Amino acid sequence: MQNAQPNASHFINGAYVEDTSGAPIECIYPATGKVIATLHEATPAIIDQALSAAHAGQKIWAAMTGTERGRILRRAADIIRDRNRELSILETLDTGKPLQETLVADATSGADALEYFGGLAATLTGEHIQLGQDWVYTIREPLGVCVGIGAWNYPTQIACWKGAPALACGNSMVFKPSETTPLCALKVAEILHEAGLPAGVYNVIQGRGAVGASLVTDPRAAKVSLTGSVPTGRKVYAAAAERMKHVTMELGGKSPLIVFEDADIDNAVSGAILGNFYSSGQVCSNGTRVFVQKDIKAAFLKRLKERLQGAVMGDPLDEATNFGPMVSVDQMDIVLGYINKGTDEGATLVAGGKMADRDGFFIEPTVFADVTDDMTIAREEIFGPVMAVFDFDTEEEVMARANDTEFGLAAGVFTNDLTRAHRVVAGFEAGTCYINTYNLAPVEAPFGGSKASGVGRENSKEAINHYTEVKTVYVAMTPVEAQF
Ligand SMILES: NC(=O)c1ccc[n+]([C@@H]2O[C@H](COP(=O)([O-])OP(=O)(O)OC[C@H]3O[C@@H](n4cnc5c(N)ncnc54)[C@H](O)[C@@H]3O)[C@@H](O)[C@H]2O)c1
Ligand SMILES: C[N+](C)(C)CC=O
Repeated sequence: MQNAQPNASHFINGAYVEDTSGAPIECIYPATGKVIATLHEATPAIIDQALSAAHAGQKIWAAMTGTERGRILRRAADIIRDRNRELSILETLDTGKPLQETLVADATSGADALEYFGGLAATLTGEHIQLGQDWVYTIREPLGVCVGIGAWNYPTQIACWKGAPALACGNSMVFKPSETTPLCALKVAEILHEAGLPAGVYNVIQGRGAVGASLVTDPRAAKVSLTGSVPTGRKVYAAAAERMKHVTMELGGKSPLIVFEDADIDNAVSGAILGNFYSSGQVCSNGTRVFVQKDIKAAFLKRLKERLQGAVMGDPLDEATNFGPMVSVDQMDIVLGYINKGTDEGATLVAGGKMADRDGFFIEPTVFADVTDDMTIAREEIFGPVMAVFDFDTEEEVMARANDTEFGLAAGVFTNDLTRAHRVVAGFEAGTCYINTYNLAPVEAPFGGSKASGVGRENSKEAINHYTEVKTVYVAMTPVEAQF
């Protein structure tokens, strides 16, 4: 059993900080159920220390030029890439995701964000607006101290996707990882400081929801960026709104993936597998409602069942494994509960449907067919390896059904009809859409949800708007003409 005990629970003001007076947080390796590290929740004193450090650090950081800031972020990206294997192993221990995945999807995605926003840092400018002889200029200012709160499924990526744009714009950050996967963000903080980040600019503290809530309500925090579930998002958004704080909300989904009869079936099956079983289904944007046009439903299901034989469940640290466990026993129980509901409510179990006969929190890749729109598995986010397959007749019908959800994170379509592809995408009520692929999230493209799935966007130049505020300066060239 690998021990993953970090140097300490928190990283504050440029150094690891331990304080064992907070409640313990046990880090459990999902593939075995064994404790691999024990950390401690931040006490009020630790929370205060982190916010004070961030408040002081931000002033120093914002006074540096964009070029200087960008250089440090890009250096951190290089260190992450150099240490990719070590960081990927840690991500695997923290989450249970197969090393085959984490080697290409986690630390590398974090490095992409640091490199991309490091590159943008020197380019951030205001505007000049000529008004006759007078003129206006705008200054793009940082917000101040930003709070980042993470979900458990992509701990390294989330720590970087929030930290990189925030820091590029001259903000500081206090990041609270999920209590379920607390390890990886500490490494991000350590590497940022190794790259030359001034003390206090990126801090990590541990804790459950109450620690997150204390950060959100603290007057020193100007913004909160949350990745989490819709219920948590509602609470955090309300607390931030009470104090008029900026927010980014990256929340859950129940995304549709539509396969038309003219699609390449093999490619569509690949999209459905990628969009349902990567990270064992623990991906926010998964296309968990797969609508297949009636004439090709049998062929689609046949091919899907054949392809499921390729799932290799096993030790996530073995690079041959491509399907890992649920992150925790709680998540496993939630997912098994949904599978039981699917069966009880009359869906047809096509594949999987039970725990694997091995240690850890493994559930077989599961497919339901004959799912109807009113079933629980059709309406609620499951966040596990459970695909629901529906059939449909017409485009008009499937569009209405695809959009009939409170969520709006992502949506996808597989078709070889170019006009239809763009028409369908135009009709989707979702923030991130895919044509003939699924679930790609490069840093250059905005990512985020509409409706209950979120507010704001991460990645791309869009993120800059969510980590800066514009100050308008009117410059008069002639005397003031007062009314009396
Ligand atoms: N849209 C995205 O980019 C994205 C990405 C990954 C995960 N997710 C979503 O995250 C969810 C799974 O993650 P989870 O179970 O960790 O979510 P969660 O909502 O239970 O917790 C998310 C984070 O919020 C914290 N938290 C809980 N209550 C809080 C409160 N009152 N105030 C402040 N912080 C609080 C938790 O400690 C945790 O760090 C799924 O719904 C998934 O779709 C969304
Ligand atoms: C943002 N993404 C899709 C990479 C991971 C979400 O859970």
